[in-house]
Amino acid sequence: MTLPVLALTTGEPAGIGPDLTLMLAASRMPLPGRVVAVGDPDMLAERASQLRLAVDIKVLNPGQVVPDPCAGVLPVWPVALQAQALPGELNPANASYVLATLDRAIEACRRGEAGAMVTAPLHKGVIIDGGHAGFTGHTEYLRDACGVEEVVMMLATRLDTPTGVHDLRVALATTHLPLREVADAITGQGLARVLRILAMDLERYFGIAAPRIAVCGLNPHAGEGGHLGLEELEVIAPTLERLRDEGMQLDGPLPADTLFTPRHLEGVDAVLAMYHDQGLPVLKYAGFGRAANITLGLPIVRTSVDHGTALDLAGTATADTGSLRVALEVAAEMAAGQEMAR
Ligand SMILES: NC(=O)C1=CN([C@@H]2O[C@H](COP(=O)(O)OP(=O)(O)OC[C@H]3O[C@@H](n4cnc5c(N)ncnc54)[C@H](O)[C@@H]3O)[C@@H](O)[C@H]2O)C=CC1
Ligand SMILES: NCC(=O)COP(=O)(O)O
Repeated sequence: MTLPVLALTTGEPAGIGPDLTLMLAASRMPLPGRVVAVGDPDMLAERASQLRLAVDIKVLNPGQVVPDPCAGVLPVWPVALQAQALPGELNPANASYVLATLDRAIEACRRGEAGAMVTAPLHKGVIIDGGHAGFTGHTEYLRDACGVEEVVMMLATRLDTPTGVHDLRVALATTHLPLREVADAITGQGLARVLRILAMDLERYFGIAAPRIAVCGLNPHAGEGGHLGLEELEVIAPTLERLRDEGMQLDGPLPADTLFTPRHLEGVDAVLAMYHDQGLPVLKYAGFGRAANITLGLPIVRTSVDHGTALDLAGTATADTGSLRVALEVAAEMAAGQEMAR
């Protein structure tokens, strides 16, 4: 069996993305795919020397086969930096470079040159400062680049608990927007699209037929019967009712504060949180460094790390590679699921 090609975009060059990529390449622990980094080869060589890592940077020519993983060797699809990159020092001049690495990986996945793309973290603010107004993250960029109307951000981690191993998956009804705008962004149509994508891709990639999804309310105590907000009564509950009639297994809307307790999570395949900081702090508390961020609803496979650019750690070789490993493993699993479905 050949291992899938995993295109690993190295992310913000001032952050820990290049470091983590090099640390994995230097490691003797096996990788789940034929990893090819997408980034500037000279920057990667310079960072390897700053980190004192012996990594041979192998630039691949167009059409050249991505080799099987080999400790100490990093195959690279080259994309040239716009300006020198110093660890910890953001430079808006490199914003277009970061986006060009994404474009290269997206194209590779769409052409079948790669089975999946895995993204090291980028810095949203510096991309905007670099002239890309309206940029809010990989998730939305991939949605637009792939020409789909809706995608779903889901973070997943495997938890070792006294009652056994459990997968905690948290998907989001809204992603990167100011909290002030969240309530208006939750519409019946949008919610239905998100839930359909979530159910479809849990089956497509993870073999979970008819998943049970627990849906959070938006307001405290899921609106307290309308006394603490009306979104549950007017938007969320009627949408869930409609989808239940179609056969979906949906619990809720449930108060988010108690939904994330072991008893309520029993038998639940995924939780849908209404907004970023309702769901992600819980997941990160339980599994930071061991979780992957997965974009559902795309025609290609994309996973990412559970953390950001950690500018404070760039160039120090102290960043934890755990989440990048999980992101690569999940990407390989999803690429295999996609291949089987063909
Ligand atoms: N997938 C992506 O591209 C993501 C990008 N970001 C972006 O990253 C930038 C910085 O975001 P922050 O909120 O500061 O979060 P952050 O995750 O970069 O840092 C938060 C804290 O976690 C630590 N940390 C992060 N990754 C670590 C690792 N691998 N090992 C050890 N410690 C680690 C950092 O040192 C810091 O103390 C923002 O622009 C944000 O949008 C954030 C999350 C995901
Ligand atoms: N908190 C997750 C995050 O910000 C990552 O976003 P994206 O860049 O993967 O869209």
